[in-house]
Amino acid sequence: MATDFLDALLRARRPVVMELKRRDGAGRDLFAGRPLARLVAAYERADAPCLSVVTGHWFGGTVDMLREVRSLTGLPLLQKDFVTRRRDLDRAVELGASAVLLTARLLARASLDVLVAGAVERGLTPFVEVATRAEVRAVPRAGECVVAVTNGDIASRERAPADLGRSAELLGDVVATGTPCPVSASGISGPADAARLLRGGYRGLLIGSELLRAGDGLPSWLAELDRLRQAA
Ligand SMILES: O=P(O)(O)OC[C@@H](O)[C@@H](O)c1c[nH]c2ccccc12
Repeated sequence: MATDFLDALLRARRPVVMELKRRDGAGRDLFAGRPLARLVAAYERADAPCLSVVTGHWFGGTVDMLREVRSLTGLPLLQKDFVTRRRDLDRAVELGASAVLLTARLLARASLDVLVAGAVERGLTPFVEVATRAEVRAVPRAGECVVAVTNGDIASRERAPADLGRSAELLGDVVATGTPCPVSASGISGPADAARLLRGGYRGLLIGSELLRAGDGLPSWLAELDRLRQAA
């Protein structure tokens, strides 16, 4: 079953999930005093197909942030948190999310099965984050999931440097799962990285820190991505 999150990403001219994350892995503030309303408006003006809201406290998030973003926009929202129980899925629905992060690294195989099925039942897109070939191959019902290769290092709470080579290495296996939407997430540090990943075969990207740091330069950051994608 397709959901609005997956559909929006697949239909997008520029398939970048734009993230709202209060702090990066090193604890540095990313909002720079800007209220959520301003950040959401900037992402909407930039034609974001959907947004990601980090509610996990590691990155300074709260569920109230998601509630507030829901009240500010009609765009499909991904809740980024460490979901481990079915009740977290009910909460995501109550908060108005359309997709939930499921981190393969943190979930036993049986739990991942239960949570993917539970998400689909509730009309949520499972956004399954993977970091190894074994994790990619074990994604259940991948045809109904976004399968997102993370370039970051969850074990170190993203304090270790990102490795974009991982996205390149795992793309073939991700496509082989049958997911309609292979995504590369985390540590994408400029339009050149982003263009390379999309031209290499990813159907979507998830970018947080760099878009937030771009500030008023967001439109030119994205225009440069468009230009590089076309200049094949
Ligand atoms: O800010 P970046 O490097 O563009 O990364 C975004 C995103 O992938 C990252 O926020 C993230 C990856 N896994 C998570 C789990 C929970 C919260 C957040 C995350």
